[in-house]
Amino acid sequence: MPPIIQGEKLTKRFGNFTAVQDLDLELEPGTVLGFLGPNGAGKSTTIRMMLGLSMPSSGTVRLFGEDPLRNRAARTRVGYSPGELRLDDRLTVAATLKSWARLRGGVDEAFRDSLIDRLGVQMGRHVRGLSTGNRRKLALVGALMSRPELLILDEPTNGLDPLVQNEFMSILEEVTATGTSVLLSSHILSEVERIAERIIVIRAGAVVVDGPTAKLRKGAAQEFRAVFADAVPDLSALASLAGVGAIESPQPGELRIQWAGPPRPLLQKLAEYELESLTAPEPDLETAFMSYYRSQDTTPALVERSA
Ligand SMILES: Nc1ncnc2c1ncn2[C@@H]1O[C@H](COP(=O)(O)OP(=O)(O)OP(=O)(O)O)[C@@H](O)[C@H]1O
Repeated sequence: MPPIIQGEKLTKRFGNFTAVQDLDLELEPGTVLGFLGPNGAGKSTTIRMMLGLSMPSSGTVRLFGEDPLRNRAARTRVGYSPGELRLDDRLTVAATLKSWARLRGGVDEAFRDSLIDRLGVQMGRHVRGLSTGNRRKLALVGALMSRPELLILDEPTNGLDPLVQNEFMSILEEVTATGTSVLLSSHILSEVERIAERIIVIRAGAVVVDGPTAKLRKGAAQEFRAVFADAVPDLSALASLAGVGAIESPQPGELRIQWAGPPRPLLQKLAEYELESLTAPEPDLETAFMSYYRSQDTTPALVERSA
């Protein structure tokens, strides 16, 4: 099967400013792709090109194998929840859902009702008076209720309280278990990690990381916590090892060492000392991604396009 979304060398310029540059992105059928990046990285701009809502300055996009700018039918197979919601303030919640259902040519009513119930959407209210979170819930019901083959969700839990966030993520897990493909743009790494098989990080409009979540987790920096029975290793000797990042000593006799790569050289060094204990918590994706977010350079070494 061809990819559901395929962007090749996508570039978007606004005047002299390049928001997205030479971006390649693929979403395979039945998978969840996490799309991460700092504010202004170009996520929403990319998504809008994927949907045919914005014309690329150069490069190509295929949605279900079609050009989304020319073929509107491809777009009707997508449930989209935009980052910035534009709703008709004059309508009630119920009337809004009804108008969206008409546009889509029908919905799964039982499923819609269960979404309304689980997310706590109040049907009789006017859109005008809705809080940010309630507007978001309405948009999410709208995106999901027709059981589309593809969901494109731009920061879907933005503004939701933690209980509703969690309920929505459970719904998303159920939906993806039935084979729905998802492009999930979010700032919340834990939620992306929870459901995405693959993660792409962009910064300043270009891909800096692209790979399977499990592999990225494995490659993430790991923290080793060593407690020594007597002498603590010479810190400069430790710091000279190639994989060592930050070293902290939360209390005398204990070191916390950030390490990247296979741990053997570190273990060999530590084994020269009398260890009381050595533990290594599960590698933390959050720490790894913070470095991708923060780093100012765009060295190609960060690009990890791996299968
Ligand atoms: N219509 C536009 N005209 C001019 N500049 C734009 C336009 N749309 C987006 N940009 C700029 O392009 C860059 C990328 O914006 P975009 O909204 O795609 O980022 P994002 O990754 O979705 O950010 P966030 O996480 O803050 O939503 C930003 O610098 C933004 O100001």
